[in-house]
Amino acid sequence: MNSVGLESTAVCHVVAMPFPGRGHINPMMNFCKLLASRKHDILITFVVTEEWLGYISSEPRPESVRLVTIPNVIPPERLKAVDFPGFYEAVMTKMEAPFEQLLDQFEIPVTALIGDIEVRWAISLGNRRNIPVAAFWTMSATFLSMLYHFDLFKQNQKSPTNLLGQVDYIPGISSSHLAELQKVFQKNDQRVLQLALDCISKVPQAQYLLFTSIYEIELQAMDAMKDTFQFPVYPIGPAIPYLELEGNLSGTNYSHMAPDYLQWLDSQPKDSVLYISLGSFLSVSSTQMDEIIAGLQDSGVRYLWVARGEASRLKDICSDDMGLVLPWCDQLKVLCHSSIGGFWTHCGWNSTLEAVFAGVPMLTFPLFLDQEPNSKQILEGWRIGWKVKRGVREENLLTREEIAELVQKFMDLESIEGKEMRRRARELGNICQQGIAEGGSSTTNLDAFIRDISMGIRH
Ligand SMILES: O=c1ccn([C@@H]2O[C@H](COP(=O)(O)OP(=O)(O)O[C@H]3O[C@H](CO)[C@@H](O)[C@H](O)[C@H]3O)[C@@H](O)[C@H]2O)c(=O)[nH]1
Repeated sequence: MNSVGLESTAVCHVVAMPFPGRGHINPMMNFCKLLASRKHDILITFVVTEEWLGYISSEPRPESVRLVTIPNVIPPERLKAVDFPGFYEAVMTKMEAPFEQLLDQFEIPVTALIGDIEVRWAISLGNRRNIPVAAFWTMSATFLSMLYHFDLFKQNQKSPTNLLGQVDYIPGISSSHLAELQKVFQKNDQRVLQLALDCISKVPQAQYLLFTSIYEIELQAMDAMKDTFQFPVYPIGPAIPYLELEGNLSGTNYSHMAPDYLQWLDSQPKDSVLYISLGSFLSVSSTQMDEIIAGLQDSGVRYLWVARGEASRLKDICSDDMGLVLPWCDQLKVLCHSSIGGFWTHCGWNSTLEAVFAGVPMLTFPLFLDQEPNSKQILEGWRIGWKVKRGVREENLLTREEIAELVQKFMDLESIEGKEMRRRARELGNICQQGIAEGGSSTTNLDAFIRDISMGIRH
């Protein structure tokens, strides 16, 4: 059935409005695919800018998920890292009007709107038009809980954002999370943080809350969020493309030739390759990248590095057959490959969930916003990683010697510490598998969400 045919018969019409960024579009699309796999009479309208249509239109998706665009009213992706606060602000102010015009054109009434929490206007727009809104959070429940409680406290104290420096206790935030939050506020742009808090302050007006995470891996934060909100909270994760690993998304053809890098991985020993990816839009300096590649080569450790725009330059530098440098890869397939033994990551939440799912330990290298708390969760909460400590010289540059020593130790499969870390990582991976199995927490939550929106249950 094509999407036009579906439109005339579908009883449930969900409109998804992601924040325009890889780390947001991917989990929302993965969630939509999960919805489509559990409910066949559903139409999902996934709204992106024209620019993003160009990036994702060729990616496989079920027929019940249709892509619809609004004009490019925000700065292009290539300028995002140059002025992220400006980009963030444009999302908050420029996208609502064209999105609302689009809503007016849909023939089938909208059953529910799935709005990324960082699209500030989505919840109020749904309320204004009497459409139930499921607020969609693409980061950890822990980070939402930290920001939400801080925002609540700030509103009540009517104090400026730098309040954090003046208090040592905020109800609902543990002392270690308060210290984390302090770091987040010190290291990030205040305009962005203020807007993020503004977005979070709207959450109580939503009708549902969806987490891309799994209940069991963030028990305390999930329970805190369930106690906080008056409406249902559904952890449905990991919202990563695991359906595609099995190639079992009905109505879609996933038969691709295995790319060269997967074939290369096939020929490497088990657990021997370090996978490196430092984020989809913010990254490290070219000088740091040069040190990393030199350190990798000195270490003798096998590696697969996704370096985006820097890939061809780095490829020219590395002369051995111990590694590959690529602009992009199918990350989950790579992480789930048996020859991958570690992941050097910037700790974006999607990458973190993918590594957890794959049972792969992480070398953490946080750069931005939630990544520092995610790193802490990996190191201290789950104990499945080590931190890449910044160097003390030249703007925290990490030298090739430091890198070589670290990756050698991290990829040593025989050390007692390494064995324990790998065992815990595999255990966490098993917890994810249980969550997505029939009767598991995520599957049960997904079905409950579908039932609630289909029956128009509002809380
Ligand atoms: O070669 C690659 C590299 C990445 N990815 C995918 O790209 C996404 C990257 O997402 P994430 O790991 O979350 O990184 P960012 O894109 O940097 O994520 C932004 O959004 C996240 C979720 O809101 C936040 O946790 C991060 O801090 C923020 O930088 C994931 O789905 C990856 O699988 C690929 O498919 N291939």
